[in-house]
Amino acid sequence: MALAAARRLLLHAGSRLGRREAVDGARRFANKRVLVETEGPAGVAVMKLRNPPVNSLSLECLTEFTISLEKLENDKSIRGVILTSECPGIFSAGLDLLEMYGRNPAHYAEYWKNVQELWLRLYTSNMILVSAINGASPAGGCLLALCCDYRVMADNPKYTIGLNESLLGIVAPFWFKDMYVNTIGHREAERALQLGTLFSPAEALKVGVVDEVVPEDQVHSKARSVMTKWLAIPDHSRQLTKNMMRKATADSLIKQREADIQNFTSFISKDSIQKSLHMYLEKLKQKKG
Ligand SMILES: CCCCCCCC/C=C\C/C=C/C(=O)SCCNC(=O)CCNC(=O)[C@H](O)C(C)(C)COP(=O)(O)OP(=O)(O)OC[C@H]1O[C@@H](n2cnc3c(N)ncnc32)[C@H](O)[C@@H]1OP(=O)(O)O
Repeated sequence: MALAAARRLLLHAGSRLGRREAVDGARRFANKRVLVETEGPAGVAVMKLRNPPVNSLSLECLTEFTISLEKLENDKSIRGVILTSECPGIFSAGLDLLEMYGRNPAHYAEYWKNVQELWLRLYTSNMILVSAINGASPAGGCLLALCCDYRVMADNPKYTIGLNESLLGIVAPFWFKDMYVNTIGHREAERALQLGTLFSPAEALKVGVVDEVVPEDQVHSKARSVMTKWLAIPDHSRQLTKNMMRKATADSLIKQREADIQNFTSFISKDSIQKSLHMYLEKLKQKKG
């Protein structure tokens, strides 16, 4: 409830928690975890996730992300968004495991509702979305990229991307799966989902998880040049086409949002699933020491 109130304040009272400033004709607004810079005449915004250390999608981060997108969507001068990260070497570590571990069912339900909301807003956005994937992008990180219309990834073998949920002992929700199938086809998705494959940039390109792989220092310039190409298409025809391609996938979640929240909550609350998450978190810790 508190988050919903914060969201309303941010959105309608004109960024009390956020900042808006003019820099050389460009505009920027920032929440704590999302920075948005817009370039006047081009109608393009660059949205940078900055939730260190790994841009995990905590409830706060999801909320700020959704609010920022909503603001851009409502700004008729903005036609395209480049989605990227300010955390070195990490695009996004995906959903925040600490939101799904050791909490109560009401928290899980609230968290999942916000995950759904961000996904629906991103996936059905009328704007052109290009991701500049400048780091690791597992699970929910990959999901963010898959929502985009075009994906450019940095050519660094340390960075991997994919829906790796099965490695955590959890299952990718059906709408993650649907988007994967839409992007890489049924057979590749079936294999990658079962194995929890994290693809190197070269593999991701081969299978179609990303559209282009470029040297790391060219990710942003390439994303911009891709955006320029997409901006040349009339908005109305591109938007109608995008809607035609994505509507069925989005509708299948919209029709069963509440049931999906219940499924998630009961699944994630299971002792066996909590145990798997505990083990995975321990593994992440041990990797350090
Ligand atoms: C029957 C059907 C019912 C349907 C039910 C559906 C259920 C499905 C539920 C959910 C879907 C889940 C989606 C997800 O996105 S789950 C998250 C998956 N993410 C990962 O697996 C990534 C894990 N992280 C990493 O691999 C690495 O951290 C890295 C490659 C991103 C970065 O590596 P590095 O730079 O070496 O950093 P560290 O590993 O040292 O991490 C730093 C710090 O951050 C913590 N951390 C990492 N990832 C996460 C995360 N996703 N959430 C929260 N915290 C994270 C890590 O533990 C370290 O913490 P510290 O030790 O306290 O410093």
